[in-house]
Amino acid sequence: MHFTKMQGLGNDYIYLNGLDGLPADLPALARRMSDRHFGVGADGLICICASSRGDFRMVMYNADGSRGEMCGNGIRCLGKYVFDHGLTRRRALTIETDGGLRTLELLGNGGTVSAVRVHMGAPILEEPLPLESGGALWQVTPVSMGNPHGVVFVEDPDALDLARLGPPLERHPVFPRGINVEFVTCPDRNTLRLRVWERGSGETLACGTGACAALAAAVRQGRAERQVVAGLPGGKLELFWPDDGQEMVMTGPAETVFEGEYPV
Ligand SMILES: N[C@@H](CCC[C@H](N)C(=O)O)C(=O)O
Repeated sequence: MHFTKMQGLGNDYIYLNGLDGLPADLPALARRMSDRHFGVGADGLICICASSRGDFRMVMYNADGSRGEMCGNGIRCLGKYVFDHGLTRRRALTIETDGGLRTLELLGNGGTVSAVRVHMGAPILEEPLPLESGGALWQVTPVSMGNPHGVVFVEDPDALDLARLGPPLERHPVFPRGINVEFVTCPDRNTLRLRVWERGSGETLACGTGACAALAAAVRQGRAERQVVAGLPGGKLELFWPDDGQEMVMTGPAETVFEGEYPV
């Protein structure tokens, strides 16, 4: 089976062209291929499938084989994949995800795609909840970006032990579907800095939907302006939320790492 390994800010996924069919048991395949010691190594698996509602459909699996409804870094790479593999010649695309339809603008010169702007849908925010977890009390703001997030503002995300704090918040009983957890600081009104503990994949170098969720919560709580640069361990994303109820716009890089063959 042919696959392509891609990454956006170091959030890396294995891409399969599902237009002509896919292997059976994709959750098990996602677990096997994502393993960084015994497999290819990735934060998960993304299949490009046919869609009756958009140009393509994104079906994504986390590294543990669970499904994610949406993936911001993953959808940018999907845009580059379909262009680079000649599946489309258009630079404006609509992608069906389990979190809804998303529109993409593929940016770059001539025949290349170096960055992708994604219209990420409108965030749905709830009031912050005080939650006890890992021996501390956290103010968690639930935000849906098509997939579930919990945003926590902290003084210094780099000072935290995410491997200890992330899992109990990810699976807190208040969130039966689990959450991706963002630990965020706002050094100034146009900058966010965050680390993300992802549902089903653990700490990743970046999370596009997580950065959007962080901006939504920061704006709602008066901590940041609507246009920011979000700094994650893997690099930077440009984010713009024009107004409440409107779509969040995210711009960032998309890169191919390598192509390969995997036995199935
Ligand atoms: N890395 C992603 C989000 C991936 C999905 C997530 N782990 C989930 O279960 O919802 C991004 O860039 O948004």
